[in-house]
Amino acid sequence: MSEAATIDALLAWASDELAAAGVASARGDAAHLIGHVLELGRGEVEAKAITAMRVPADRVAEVVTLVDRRARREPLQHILGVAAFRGLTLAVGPGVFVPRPETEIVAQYAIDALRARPTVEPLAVDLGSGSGALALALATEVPNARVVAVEKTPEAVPWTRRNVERLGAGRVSVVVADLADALPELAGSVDVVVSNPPYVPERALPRDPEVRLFDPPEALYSGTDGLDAMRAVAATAHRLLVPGGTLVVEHGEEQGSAVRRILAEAGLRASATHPDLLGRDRATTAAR
Ligand SMILES: C[S@@+](CC[C@H](N)C(=O)[O-])C[C@H]1O[C@@H](n2cnc3c(N)ncnc32)[C@H](O)[C@@H]1O
Repeated sequence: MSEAATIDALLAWASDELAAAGVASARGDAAHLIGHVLELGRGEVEAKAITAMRVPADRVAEVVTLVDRRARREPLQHILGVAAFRGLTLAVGPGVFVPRPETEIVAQYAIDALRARPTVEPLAVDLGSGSGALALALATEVPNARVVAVEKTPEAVPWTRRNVERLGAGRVSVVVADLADALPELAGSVDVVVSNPPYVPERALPRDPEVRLFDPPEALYSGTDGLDAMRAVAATAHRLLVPGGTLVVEHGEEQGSAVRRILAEAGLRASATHPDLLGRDRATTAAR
């Protein structure tokens, strides 16, 4: 595809290219990429596909470049430069984990726990904050809360800062630290700790190239059983939480019972694993 073309021809070509490259959401991604170049929403592209609106050759060339990148399985969010998370539009790119839809439910458990705290200005901590997705969901959806976003990986920290500066409304602070020994000054004073730590076993390579090749290894892998970071999260949560405070963690769907054991061994109580909308065990809560 190298000359001016109608949107529907471009959409058909791009969808075929992405489908041939094994992209599951080929047509939707094609519409997003065309919309990105033409400054149209995905829905508008699909609506205009039934018209014969022509795209000039230079714009077609831009679309071709983006489709080539996506066909090499670069994540759509890296190409667009943004990822949606609950109501937020977060800046993402190389070096930071792309926030996932399943983490939106983890955020909901943390939001509910934070709203239920009987304090005027409850305090939450997000361990391993990455793009700041969880920290910013808490700060924007619980407007009386203060939130600390902890991140250690040097390539991820600029993304945390960038999103917090834009969207944190002055109520989120970023602390560069290892989650294992972060925030000694807050011991016993945190209402909610939330974490989506790395939880993939070191030898289990993710199937999707987008994850295997583009998500930072620090965001994925954690020891032989995948739960080294979870053990550190449990110990830190026990140290930071006020009595009655809540820990919310995301984990792999086979890890619920192992995670509950880790939380109990760290001294947390009443741990419970919650299935997501597809019935998969992806979130566990516990109390201090
Ligand atoms: C799975 S990602 C989650 C990012 C974000 N919270 C989300 O839900 O989209 C895990 C994050 O933890 C960070 N991380 C890994 N080990 C850490 C450690 N020891 N201390 C602090 N952050 C860590 C990684 O750099 C990565 O940003």
